[in-house]
Amino acid sequence: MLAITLRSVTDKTIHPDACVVGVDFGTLSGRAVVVRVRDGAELGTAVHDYSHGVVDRALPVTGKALPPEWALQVPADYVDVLRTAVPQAVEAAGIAPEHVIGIGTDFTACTMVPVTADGTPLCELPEFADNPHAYVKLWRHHAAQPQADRINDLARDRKEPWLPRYGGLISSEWEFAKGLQVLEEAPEVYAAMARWVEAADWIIWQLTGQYTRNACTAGYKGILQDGAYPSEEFLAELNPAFATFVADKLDHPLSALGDRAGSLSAEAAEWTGLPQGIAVAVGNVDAHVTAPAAQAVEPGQMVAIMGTSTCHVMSGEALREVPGMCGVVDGGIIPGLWGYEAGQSGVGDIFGWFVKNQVPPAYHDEARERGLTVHEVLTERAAKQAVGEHGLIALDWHSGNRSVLVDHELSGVVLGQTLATKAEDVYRALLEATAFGTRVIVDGFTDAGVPVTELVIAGGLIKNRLLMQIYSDVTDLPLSVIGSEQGPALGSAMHAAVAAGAYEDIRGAAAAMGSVQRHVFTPIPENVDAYERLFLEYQELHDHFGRGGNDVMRRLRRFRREALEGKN
Ligand SMILES: Nc1ncnc2c1ncn2[C@@H]1O[C@H](COP(=O)(O)OP(=O)(O)O)[C@@H](O)[C@H]1O
Ligand SMILES: O=C(CO)[C@@H](O)[C@@H](O)COP(=O)(O)O
Repeated sequence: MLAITLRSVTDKTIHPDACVVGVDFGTLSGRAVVVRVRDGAELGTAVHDYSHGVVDRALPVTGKALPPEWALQVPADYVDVLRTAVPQAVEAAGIAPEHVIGIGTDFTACTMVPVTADGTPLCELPEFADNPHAYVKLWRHHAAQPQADRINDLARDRKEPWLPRYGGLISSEWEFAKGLQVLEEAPEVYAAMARWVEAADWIIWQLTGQYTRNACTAGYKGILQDGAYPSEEFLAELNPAFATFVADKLDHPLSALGDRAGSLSAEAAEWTGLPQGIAVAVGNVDAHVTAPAAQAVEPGQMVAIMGTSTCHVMSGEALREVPGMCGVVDGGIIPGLWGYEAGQSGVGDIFGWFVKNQVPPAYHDEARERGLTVHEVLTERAAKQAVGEHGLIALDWHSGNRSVLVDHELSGVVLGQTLATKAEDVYRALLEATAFGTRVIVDGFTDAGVPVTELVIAGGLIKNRLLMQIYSDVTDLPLSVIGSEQGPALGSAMHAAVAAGAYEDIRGAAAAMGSVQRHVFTPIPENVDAYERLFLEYQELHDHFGRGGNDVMRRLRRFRREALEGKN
């Protein structure tokens, strides 16, 4: 049925072997996948680790130490993904490059690049190479929290109509807080920056040679609602020099998701080995592209993309104001529906931190001897426990909280430790804490009139079956699982197919190219009951530390900053 609707860009019936390339730019690496247009078969894939990774300690060129909460990236690393992972994926697929009819990408967000008028990142100019503000501010750069606090206080005072669209709080991860930080801490960089560009759009600029601004990031991270950004008066009250931020650095016509941003340039064709002139899809976000890849395009189907962080995305027919959500954007995921987003800033990152910093050598030795990862060793031991056996409860805020408290000065807690507490006990408590964090989000949506009827899991953490079972038990929902291990890259490839004209819209591409396995994990009734008790304790702690019962976490951050400043 779908083969009949497949069309090539030149309006000839498409070749049965036609392929598209999807590229997922993650936090640590970029992954390319070659996908057959007619059925979504993934024919080849390749990953390229960013050589600079996350720059959060010192600037690579100077070795200059970075303050706490900073997280930067080097944009040349993204281009390296195009040069290496894309041709390698095509080679692994064993296809002729001429069969590729389009390329689509997704990126972490809100990851921001300060650029000159022609798109050159400021950090690539010799005069700015030693200025941290000239680099890419990664989504999890949390040093703009003071600016975010001011934005929130002022927006609340002025009763700005856009604030409820973001659950009542704007995140320090987003375009305005980060932009204001640049202005206030590095006015010379702010003055030199012709545009403040989402990396999701910067990469499309590299592929096509022209700048486009995607509707998804503009709506969620750029505070664009009902066609308007925050007003000049609002911005001037924050800082008079910020009044024209929108007009000077941000504003640009919007491009809809799945549209064609342009054609692959000669230069990008040379990098990637793909044919010049093929369709390049409008930039998109890792979480949002994953929904159609998991065929979750209908209201009530929440997709949790679980990796270093978790994003929760879901479409809805009606506009509702959900307290603490990241945002709701018209057509933010699927055209014609309201796209809701929520998330947890740290998930796999918290487990990774624990493995790296808190696990005794014996566990590492065992992992090495048995050819397992330390995660697997800890999970195996933790899986033998009954719910509550470890006697612990934890808060999952090691990277702050972005729903429902939206505060990156919050931090982690593990309560109940004794001299008998083992590494696997804490590991399990951390897995559970992230599940409780998701439960708070799911309950928040349901209570606000946007019921979650199905939870679909995507992302790297699916591989941890204990974690999946805990999520099912804690939320008391069956878990469906995306069919692909490359959800975001597949979703990007699907948008490329739409941009190339192979499918009329993303729903058609989702039906033909996406896949999901329904109800792979179902709640175990006795665990559901046992977790209910623990969840009440989690909520107590959550509100105590997160809703003003005790501001000790914020004070500790301040003491830390002061101590570090005193040392320098
Ligand atoms: N078996 C495991 N169980 C739980 N977490 C794991 C396991 N293996 C790796 N991780 C964590 O998963 C994260 C990587 O997830 P992945 O989806 O691959 O990355 P990304 O979010 O960057 O796309 C890391 O933070 C790592 O600590
Ligand atoms: O915030 C968003 C999307 O809005 C994500 O890009 C961000 O959490 C990064 O996701 P990853 O955990 O790197 O997959």
